[in-house]
Amino acid sequence: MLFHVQMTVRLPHDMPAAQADALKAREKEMAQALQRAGTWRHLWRIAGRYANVSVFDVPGPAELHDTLSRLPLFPYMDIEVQALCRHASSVHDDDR
Ligand SMILES: O=C(O)C[C@H]1C=CC(=O)O1
Repeated sequence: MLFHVQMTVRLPHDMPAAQADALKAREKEMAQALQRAGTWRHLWRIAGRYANVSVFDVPGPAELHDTLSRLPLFPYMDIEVQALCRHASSVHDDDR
């Protein structure tokens, strides 16, 4: 099942730079592992914002929540989720 996910990162302004850098490094490692596994299908930066638009491919909402809540930046992100289904006019046969 595909989900459109928008994440906005809101790190506390008083978080020490070393702590923020460590969190971002762990987040990158996990994000890239999930992309290689096919779970995190798309990851796009929203221009001009510390935010992204992503597409996740997971069995359902419980697994999506589980995946998102394991992300190192999860405590510092506002996350909006929309479930996706195939558009009748889509020419892509990999849409589910
Ligand atoms: O930078 C972000 O948008 C937040 C998060 C998503 C992937 C990643 O590496 O960090």
